[in-house]
Amino acid sequence: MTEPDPTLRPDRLPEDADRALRPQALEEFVGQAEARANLRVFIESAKMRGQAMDHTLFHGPPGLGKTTLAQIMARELGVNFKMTSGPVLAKAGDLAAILTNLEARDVLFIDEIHRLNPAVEEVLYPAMEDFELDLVIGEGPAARTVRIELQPFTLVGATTRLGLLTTPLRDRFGIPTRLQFYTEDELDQIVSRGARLLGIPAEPAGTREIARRARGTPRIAGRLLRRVVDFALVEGDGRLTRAIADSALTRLGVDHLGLDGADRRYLGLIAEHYGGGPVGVETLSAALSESRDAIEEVIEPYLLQQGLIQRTPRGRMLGASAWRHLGLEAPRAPSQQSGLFDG
Ligand SMILES: Nc1ncnc2c1ncn2[C@@H]1O[C@H](COP(=O)(O)OP(=O)(O)OP(=O)(O)O)[C@@H](O)[C@H]1O
Ligand SMILES: [Mg+2]
Repeated sequence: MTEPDPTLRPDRLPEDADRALRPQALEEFVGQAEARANLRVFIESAKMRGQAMDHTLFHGPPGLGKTTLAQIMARELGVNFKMTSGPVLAKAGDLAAILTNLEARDVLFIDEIHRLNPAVEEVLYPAMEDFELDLVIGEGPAARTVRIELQPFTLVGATTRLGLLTTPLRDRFGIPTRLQFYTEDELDQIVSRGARLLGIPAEPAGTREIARRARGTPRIAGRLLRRVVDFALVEGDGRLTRAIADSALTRLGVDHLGLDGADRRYLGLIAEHYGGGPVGVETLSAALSESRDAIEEVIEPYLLQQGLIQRTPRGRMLGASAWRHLGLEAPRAPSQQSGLFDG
């Protein structure tokens, strides 16, 4: 389950662009300044002590660099990187097989760690705490437990839903790290670097336009960059200009705030059918035919961060800027006329 050796594939196809753009070292990783500075210290310290680094949990919305940081950690520590994910580990034995194959100080990355089967999670506790595995062999009265010593290792977990982690699991991570949405400047650096790596000449206003509309997310920035490059090559002169970026993004349905069709449907529904809310997430999920998970993990975090919506105990409500963005008039609710916050 390790990454294929990139040296074996000299012919990088466009689909490999994602991997090509992925930063390989902590130095190359843009943004998340606080998390990066802390990780730098913990990595150095682990290397000085010659011990496995403490277990690390990355949490935050999709596409912000959790997997990338886990890979970088292994590279900086100079150890192997083994990768799996919560839903893939069906039985305790699946995890046991992986754990017993780890070499000293290796990084084991478990993606979507909030989706671990409880029986698998039980195995993880002593493994994380004491580097020991308790395996039950046999069934019925003949069953017995054998204890297996493991090499010390670093578990790196990633989740988009911190709230779904059980407390015992959460407590066993010495380094919980929350990833934040990126600023426009940071995304601009990421897009500029991506254009350089793709060999596309770019004007600063062009990369800036993509950064502004990337929803605070490097993965989206990379995807929009590749689409804009397509338009620049086919319909422009091969240069990434602001005009090409703007027309390409507009044709892709990405508006000037970076919202896409799903975002606008979500906001439009609350505005037009529920008078701006509050409305419960289950209701929205049914009306939009989107899973509740997708709404809470993918759509809402950025809208909340931008102040376009608010989460209240009674449900979601549109913020004033969302009404403006939709080009609609906000209804005058009595509670909003109290004048407390009026300028
Ligand atoms: N700081 C960064 N600088 C440059 N590129 C980045 C950065 N962070 C992420 N990326 C790019 O964004 C893409 C998504 O990153 P990554 O796969 O690490 O996100 P993730 O948080 O693991 O997402 P998910 O929750 O969906 O698994 C990758 O192609 C990566 O190259
Ligand atoms: Mg990931």
